[in-house]
Amino acid sequence: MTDLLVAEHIKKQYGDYTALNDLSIVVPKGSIFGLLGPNGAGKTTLIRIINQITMPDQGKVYLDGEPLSQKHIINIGYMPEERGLYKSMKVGEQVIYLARLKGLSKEEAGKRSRYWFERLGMMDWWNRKIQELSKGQAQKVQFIVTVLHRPKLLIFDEPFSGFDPINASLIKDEILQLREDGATILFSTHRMESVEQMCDHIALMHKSNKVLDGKLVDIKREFRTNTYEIGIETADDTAESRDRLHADLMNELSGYWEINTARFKTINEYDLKLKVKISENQTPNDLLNYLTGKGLINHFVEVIPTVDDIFIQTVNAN
Ligand SMILES: Nc1ncnc2c1ncn2[C@@H]1O[C@H](COP(=O)(O)OP(=O)(O)OP(=O)(O)O)[C@@H](O)[C@H]1O
Repeated sequence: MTDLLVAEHIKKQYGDYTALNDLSIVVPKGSIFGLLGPNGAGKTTLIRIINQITMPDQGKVYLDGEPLSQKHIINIGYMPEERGLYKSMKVGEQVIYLARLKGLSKEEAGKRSRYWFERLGMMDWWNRKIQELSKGQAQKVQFIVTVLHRPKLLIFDEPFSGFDPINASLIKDEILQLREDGATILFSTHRMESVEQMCDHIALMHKSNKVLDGKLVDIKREFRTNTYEIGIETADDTAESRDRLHADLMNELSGYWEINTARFKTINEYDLKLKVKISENQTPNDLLNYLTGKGLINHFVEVIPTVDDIFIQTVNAN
């Protein structure tokens, strides 16, 4: 069995409103799967169904090949968007208490809690109450509660919201490490840079439907446009020679390759900056060969679509 979580044809109505419409996802073992979509797309609804907080009206969920049931709750660590900790209970006591509910012995729960508190620099908070912590601090406690019993599936709803950049990066690294250690991770987020850095697979939801799904590298390849960003220095670094070269290139290349004068940054003030979309039967080497005779090339990079671009393009098209 290579897939840990399979959700098939999930449908969920709230009254007349269809929150999920025949939605299916497959999360491979040991992967990080990003659930993306505009506000109200249905991400949290799906996550709640996987956590058996809400029941689907139609469809099935399987964990490790078995139909999802109450016995699997112990195998899933869930960090909800609205964090649920007891406000007046002491932090350390609470983490141990919640770990014991997940089946750990008192000794093991204490050992693992101290390990995580030390690892995340939180030992000073052990005897404080949740209500005395900031939002981000409480969120770190919630993170520990989610991972402590080492469930095979970890689900984070917006794990980075509320964290400063240092803590967001710390949690990102911890999630990557959890994958290294064998966990499978499903998370929803609006932070596209974290998707770029972390996800093996993504599903993009929009208006209760899945509109895009697959391995991130395959999706990026599918959205590539054969466009290259180019910077050329002219021999005598002046505005005149740059303009002359620009006119030359426009004359020689337009109608042949698609050219834009671009706005990215390069090193020199007088660099000529271009974005060139190469026609289908040609290669970047053809373009490079042509440009070599024109000036000193100091920048030549393929324009790879970002997850942000892919998100906006796909949502606007649906
Ligand atoms: N308990 C409920 N009763 C009625 N409608 C609901 C309920 N829960 C969610 N919805 C509706 O279902 C839709 C999907 O909500 P959901 O919370 O799954 O979106 P989301 O993709 O997680 O959005 P966000 O990015 O804003 O968190 C929304 O239109 C919401 O109003």
